[in-house]
Amino acid sequence: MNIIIAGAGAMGSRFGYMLHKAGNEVVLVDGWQDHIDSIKANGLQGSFNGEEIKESMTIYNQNELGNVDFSADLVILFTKAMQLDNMMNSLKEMVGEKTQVLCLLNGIGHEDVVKKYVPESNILLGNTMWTAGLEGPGHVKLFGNGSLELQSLGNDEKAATEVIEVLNAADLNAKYSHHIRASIYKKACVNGTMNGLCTILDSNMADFGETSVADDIVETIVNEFAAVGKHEGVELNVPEVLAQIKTCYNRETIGLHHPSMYQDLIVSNRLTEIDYINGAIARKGLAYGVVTPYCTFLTQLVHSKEQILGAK
Ligand SMILES: NC(=O)C1=CN([C@@H]2O[C@H](COP(=O)(O)OP(=O)(O)OC[C@H]3O[C@@H](n4cnc5c(N)ncnc54)[C@H](OP(=O)(O)O)[C@@H]3O)[C@@H](O)[C@H]2O)C=CC1
Ligand SMILES: CC(C)(CO)C(=O)C(=O)O
Repeated sequence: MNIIIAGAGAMGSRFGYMLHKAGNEVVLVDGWQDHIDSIKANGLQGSFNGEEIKESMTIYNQNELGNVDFSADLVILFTKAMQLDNMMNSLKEMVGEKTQVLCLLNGIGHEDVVKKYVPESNILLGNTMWTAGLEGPGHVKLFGNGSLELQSLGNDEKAATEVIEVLNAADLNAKYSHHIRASIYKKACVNGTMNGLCTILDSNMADFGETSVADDIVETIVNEFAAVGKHEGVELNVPEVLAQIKTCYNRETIGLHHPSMYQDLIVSNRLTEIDYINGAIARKGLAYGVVTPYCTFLTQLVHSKEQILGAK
């Protein structure tokens, strides 16, 4: 399959690398010139489950797509939330009538941005439990296992199944979901707890999970997501969500991972996606008359930390 990975940071590089190794034609697209130059010069470097990798891969700056002749069957979106609109705009010429566009960003409501550029029949909305880290331009650190779920917004299960088969041939553990918005909310609860808390507390997920107050804080935040979700027709099974969050504490799997928000703010001094996670719940809570003190406070703390660190 011809695949564009739009947003070739940590996660985009993981998906791009695995799909490329499985024999697909993969084109990476990004806006970070040092990263692009490094991959062009030396290939994608780093480690994959402990083994060193150095893989020659095609990558373009999103500003140079005008000269690129590539007919994509699938575009996988892996920008940060605040970069999505700009990336969709850059991709306009690359998305044809038959191109499926799979959105896997963390956070709530990205389909509203994608719909501005792509008809619903071509949109696959998903979410993933895979993880990835960037250690510098062109250098990734990939370890552990993950999975992903997706749903066709246009109910095109045939197109979705073809994409799932390609993802699974690359060991990406994909499956179809008939309730993707509930899954997205569920994943947003994982990010709405792990990401902001580990960022503010300067901790990995396992260390936070072993603190005496972890359960109390996590349950309070998840209850706020559940109360807001009800107003959007999303019924969250709170005990199930709490159990999923606890899987993040496992040191053998992803417990030692610092969530992507930590990587953004603490490692790279970049602005975070908090407004699309806890911030989205705080905003929606205000609109629906649901009180969300923990989400509001965590959003404020993360913004405060961004300002203290002068994040860009
Ligand atoms: N990392 C993870 O483990 C997981 C992440 N996700 C989600 O996937 C999406 C993509 O996340 P992720 O892959 O982590 O994003 P990254 O931060 O690794 O990359 C996203 C983009 O940010 C820019 N960028 C990243 N680092 C730098 C830097 N040091 N200097 C300048 N620019 C930089 C690049 O684009 P540009 O130059 O155009 O700004 C890049 O394409 C997000 O929605 C995230 O929440 C979901 C599951 C797990
Ligand atoms: C690893 C995980 C699940 C933590 O919330 C994640 O999605 C992230 O790092 O953004």
